[in-house]
Amino acid sequence: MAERRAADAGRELRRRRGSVSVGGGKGPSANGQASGAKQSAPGGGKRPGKAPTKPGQTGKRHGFRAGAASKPAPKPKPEPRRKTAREVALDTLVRVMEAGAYSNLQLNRALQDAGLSKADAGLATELVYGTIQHQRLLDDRLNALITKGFAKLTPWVLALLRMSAYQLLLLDRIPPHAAVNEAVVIAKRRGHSGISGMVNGVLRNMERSLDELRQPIELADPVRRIGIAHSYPDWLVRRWIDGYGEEIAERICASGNERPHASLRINPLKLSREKALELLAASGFEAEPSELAAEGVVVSGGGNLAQSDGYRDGWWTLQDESSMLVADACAPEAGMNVLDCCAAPGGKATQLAELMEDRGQVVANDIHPHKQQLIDEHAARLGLSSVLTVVGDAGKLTERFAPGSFDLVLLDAPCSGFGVIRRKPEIKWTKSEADVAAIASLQAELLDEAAKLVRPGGTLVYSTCTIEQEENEKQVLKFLSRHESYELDAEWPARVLHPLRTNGIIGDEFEGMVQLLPQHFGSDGFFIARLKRLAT
Ligand SMILES: C[S@@+](CC[C@H](N)C(=O)[O-])C[C@H]1O[C@@H](n2cnc3c(N)ncnc32)[C@H](O)[C@@H]1O
Repeated sequence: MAERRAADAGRELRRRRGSVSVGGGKGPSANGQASGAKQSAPGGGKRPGKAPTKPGQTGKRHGFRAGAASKPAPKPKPEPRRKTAREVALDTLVRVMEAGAYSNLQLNRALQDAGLSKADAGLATELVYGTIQHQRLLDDRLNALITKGFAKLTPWVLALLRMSAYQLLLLDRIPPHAAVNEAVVIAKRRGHSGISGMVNGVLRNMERSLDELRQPIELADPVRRIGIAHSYPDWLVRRWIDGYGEEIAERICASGNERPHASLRINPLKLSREKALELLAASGFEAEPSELAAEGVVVSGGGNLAQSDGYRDGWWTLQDESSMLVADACAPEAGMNVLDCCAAPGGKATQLAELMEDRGQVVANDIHPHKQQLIDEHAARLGLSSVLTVVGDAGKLTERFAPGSFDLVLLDAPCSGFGVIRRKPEIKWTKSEADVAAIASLQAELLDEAAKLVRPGGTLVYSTCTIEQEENEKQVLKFLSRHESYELDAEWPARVLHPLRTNGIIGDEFEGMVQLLPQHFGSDGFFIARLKRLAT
């Protein structure tokens, strides 16, 4: 629909450009005939708009008599106008809103196509993430100013108003008049004068009331207060208050709107973390050892890590610190037979192989055939030969592998993803409570199947990148109630437990499962449970 409207707007623009030339002496019909040329004008074949103004002008001036050789070279087509940072951001927001595209993938694609400068790419990124992250607050503030109401706005107008309100209310570095002017320029380019007038009116009113509109949200109901102030749907805030209490729930919400930091997992088979830190510093990155993960490095500044030599040569992998903790908690040993049930794109499967010194076997399964290649590519890049990729439904893996045939099984399950809300803020608006229930039920099935594949005395590790208790602690407790042959295993490697203890995330009474929240280390929210299959 957005494309159709854009096309309509384009046609409208072309029509208006055509009518500008009417004023220059060509009538509307002349405009049409110039390209058609077959229609004869009434009264003898002359085209009224094309009549030469001076005798003898026809032909000579246009080179009609001189033949093809002297034809002037056709004018080069003008380069299409490059999109501005705000237009790239706006188009991305509309795609995310309308087509359900993932913001990170859609934005990367749009940035590659647009060829913006580094500063403009930074602005587009800020506008896309900020607008989606703060959508509820922005809508709350805009609502009072839009007399017609939200329902009547076309998607691009709504996205433009939200994006501009984000700049006015929450970004210090953009002068308010610049944010308003830029929005009006875009509205004029894309819509009729009524739309640009409305955009101008709403945003000028907002600009005049900024002091009042920036006041903190004060509501007695904590669900609505947190929901509007940090922009989360009520149902999610309510679940987190029920599960974690109001104070922690609010911290989860606030930290979900922060910018994620980049981190790398160093491949210990290629180089030490110390050496990697030196190399990264020499390449202009600011790099610090991760406090949480033994092979982790937190990186800022510098260029695109995915295009660094070290990435190409398999020295490191882009991965979040909390995610690295999963393979660490698995504590695999060289020579083991390991199964990763849901492995694509291969972050944890390749980490397991690295920790096993590439000895033994890591069977990396995923349900999607097209993702198999991603795992293969990662393994090849990292120089690993112990990773064997297979395609299949993790709920039916006993059809392929004998029960009890693995020393270690990892189920890094599909989940609601609320631990990575910083990277995919749109999931706040697209996921529902019913989705959480549906995914929890799938996880239970996958857990039951995975449990059959672990040998007696072996280990089952269950992890998710969410903070939903129904998918995490409650899921594991229900699993234990169904499987008497399993118990929680608190024997985690000291290098994993140490940072969790010293940062107060687990206490002395650690039982074998941990919930990392996004505010803990500034890394993603993750859940990890280590379970042991009893020997008999
Ligand atoms: C959380 S991601 C796994 C991330 C991966 N472990 C890593 O570290 O790179 C979950 C994966 O489960 C896969 N998946 C979803 N349903 C599945 C099923 N029934 N069987 C196997 N894989 C499934 C998805 O394709 C997705 O790649």
